[in-house]
Amino acid sequence: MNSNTTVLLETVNFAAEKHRNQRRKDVEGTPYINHPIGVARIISYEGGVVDIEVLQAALLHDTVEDTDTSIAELELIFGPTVARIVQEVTDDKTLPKQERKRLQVEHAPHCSHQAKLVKLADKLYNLRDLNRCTPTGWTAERVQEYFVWASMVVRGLRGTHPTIEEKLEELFKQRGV
Ligand SMILES: Nc1nc2c(ncn2[C@@H]2O[C@H](COP(=O)(O)OP(=O)(O)O)[C@@H](OP(=O)(O)OP(=O)(O)O)[C@H]2O)c(=O)[nH]1
Ligand SMILES: [Mn+2]
Repeated sequence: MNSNTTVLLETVNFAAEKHRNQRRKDVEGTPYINHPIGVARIISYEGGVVDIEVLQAALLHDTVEDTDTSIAELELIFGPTVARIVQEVTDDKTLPKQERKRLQVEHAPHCSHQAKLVKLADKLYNLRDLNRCTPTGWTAERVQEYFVWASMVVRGLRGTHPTIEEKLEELFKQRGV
C-alpha cells in the first residue's frame, strides 16, 4: 500500500464532506469540491509538484474560510505543515471585502513557497473558471476587476513556479491586463 495514496484520499474525503452542501456560483451549481480538487490537480498534473503536503493543503485550502473547519482541527488530523499552509492562504472573513482583497496583495510576497504554489493554482483555476462562465450576478466589469486584482496578487508570487506563472500571464495578456 502506498501511504501517500491513502493520505491523499483521506484528505480529499475530508474536504468533500466539509464542502458537501456548497456549490460554485455558476448557473449549473457545480459542486464546490470541484474547485479544490482542480487546484490540487493544477499543482500536481500541470505543475509536476510532488510535495504531498502542498497537494493536501490545496485540497483543504478553502475549508477554513468557507466551512466550520478550524486550523486546530486540520493540525490535529493532517499535521502542522498542512495546517500552516492552509492558514497562510485563508482570508480573515471578519474584515470587510476590500480590506481582505488589499491584504492578499500585501501578504502574497511574504508567504512560504508552499503557500505561494497553492495561491498561484487557486488564481489560475478561478480565472479559467471566469473564462468558462460568468458567476451568477457578476457583470463583465466585475469579472475584469477580478482579473486586475488577481494580477496584482500574482505579481507578488513571482519566481515560484515558471510554467504555472506563464499560464497566468497568458490569461492576463488575453484580457489586456
Ligand atoms: N471564478 C469563479 N469563482 C467562484 C465560483 N464560485 C465560487 N467562486 C469563488 O469566488 C471567489 C471569488 O469571488 P469574490 O467575489 O472575489 O470573493 P468572495 O467569494 O470572497 O466574495 C473565489 O474564492 P477563493 O477560491 O477563496 O479565491 P480568492 O478569489 O479569494 O483568491 C472563488 O473560488 C465560480 O463559479 N467561478
Ligand atoms: Mn479557492
